Amino acid sequence: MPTTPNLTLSKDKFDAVIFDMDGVITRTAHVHAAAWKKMFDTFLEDYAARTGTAFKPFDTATDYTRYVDGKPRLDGVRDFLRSRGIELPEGSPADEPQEESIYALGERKNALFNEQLEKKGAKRYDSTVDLINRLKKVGIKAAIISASRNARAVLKSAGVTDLFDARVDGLDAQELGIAGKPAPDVFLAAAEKLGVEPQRAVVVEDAQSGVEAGRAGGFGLVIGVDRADQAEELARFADVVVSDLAEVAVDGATEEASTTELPSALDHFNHIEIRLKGKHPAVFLDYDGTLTPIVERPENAVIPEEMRQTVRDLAKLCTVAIVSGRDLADVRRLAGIEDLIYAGSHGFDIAGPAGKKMEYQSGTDYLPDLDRAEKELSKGLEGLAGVQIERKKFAIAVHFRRVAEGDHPRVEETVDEVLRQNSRLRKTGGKMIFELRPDIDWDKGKALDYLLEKLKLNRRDIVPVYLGDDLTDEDAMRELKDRGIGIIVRDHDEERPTQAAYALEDTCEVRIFLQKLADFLEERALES
Ligand SMILES: O=P(O)(O)OC[C@H]1O[C@H](O[C@H]2O[C@H](CO)[C@@H](O)[C@H](O)[C@H]2O)[C@H](O)[C@@H](O)[C@@H]1O
Repeated sequence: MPTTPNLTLSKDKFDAVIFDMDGVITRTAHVHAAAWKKMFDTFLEDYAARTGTAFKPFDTATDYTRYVDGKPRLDGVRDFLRSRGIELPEGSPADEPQEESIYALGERKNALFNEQLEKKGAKRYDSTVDLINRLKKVGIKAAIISASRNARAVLKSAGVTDLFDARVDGLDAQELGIAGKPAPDVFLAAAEKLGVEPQRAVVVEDAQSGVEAGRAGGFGLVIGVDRADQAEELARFADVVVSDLAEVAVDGATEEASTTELPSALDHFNHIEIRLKGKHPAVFLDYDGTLTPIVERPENAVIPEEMRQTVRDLAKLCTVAIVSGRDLADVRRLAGIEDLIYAGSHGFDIAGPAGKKMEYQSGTDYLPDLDRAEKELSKGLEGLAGVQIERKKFAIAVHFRRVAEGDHPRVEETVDEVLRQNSRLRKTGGKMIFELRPDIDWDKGKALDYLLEKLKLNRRDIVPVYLGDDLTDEDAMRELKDRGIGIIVRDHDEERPTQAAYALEDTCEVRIFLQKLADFLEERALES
């Protein structure tokens, strides 16, 4: 199940989520399209025979999206007929379906919709159903609203009738005598049915009039779901815009996306721009596998010049830090960018740019343990072809990328034995490495938190953005799940769970992303 948790709902903040139906829970576009086609084709064939003109059927690809999709029923009838140069009288709701008026054709279409719904069935968005199930797990209620008078049949057809704690549909609205969207009435009626205060409820909508209604109702959070390339428009009223509800996390419900399922940070850059509206990013970059491709030998992982320049450009526009598993001095030298903040040894060793005082070392007491373990590892692995021991100030990496596969167990057994002798250390993993580091509650996530605090970036107008590729980067992704944006650089050899919200394919895409971010910030600065 994919989740891209850059947005977390928690029971502390919310009691309920109110979902719009069509486009959020169900996909009925194909049913509507089939009904429109059948109705118009019957009418057009008849019209062509009567007027001696050629019969040109309704096209569900072009005519549907151009003239009828998303419009009120009668507007759809009018606009399509106008496109064919056909004029019909308006008629009235009392017209019989066999009459030839706008109202009568609309009624025919509605009858066919219900017929098609029976035959084809409504489909549901599984990621929305999954979100509702996760909400239920932590005691957050779910309600459904719809302007449609057919809502009950649609929900039944999609098999989601029993999913909700309350429903307010077109028939209920008529009975209650309440206004449609963009008035907030249907959402407020749903909140009342649930017994929750609007400020403690979330509205989820895919239509502009819907997010506007959510905002007008004073709801605690309005989420826009962008199904039709209208993120900008939704963002006028929505607090956040997502491309799918898989991007919404629920605090306390176990959820982790798989690295292969995440949306692309490049394809969804407009969503990232929206997150940054009126805010500033603080960018945290992992080194190996993120700024440089993974190579056979660690000493050869030099940052490409183009990447270096891009990072430099970005650092002129916002805070940028490199947070690496490497030794602080090593990563500083390899990256070769002077004015950055660096965190080495997985965040155990932090330093600001030269001249700016900022130093933090959280593992100094453990240096004797690390020194001893380093010696024991060297002895235990002596003579093993391809093995490489990399001592960092606050960690030791044992690389086995160049060790014959049959000898991999020997490497791990040796590391485990050294660990047994040095109980103040702990073992972690990474890409073809085992590492020993101080057994204290400190990692890239804690370092990130420390940096945000120290740099006074723990503010509502700052969005931390973290880019990384490896297991140790997950600590940082987890740390900023609620308050920032995690982006994983995919490893094409390994699919694994991740706390990130977006993905990039490789270091080339990382560079493009960072450049795009720099361009966006520069343009925004010029505009203001
Ligand atoms: O946090 P990072 O900056 O990504 O550092 C993680 C480890 O990166 C290095 O090892 C990895 O990259 C090497 C060069 O591409 C590769 O040969 C190795 O297999 C990878 O695990 C670095 O040498 C380690 O110290 C870091 O912990």
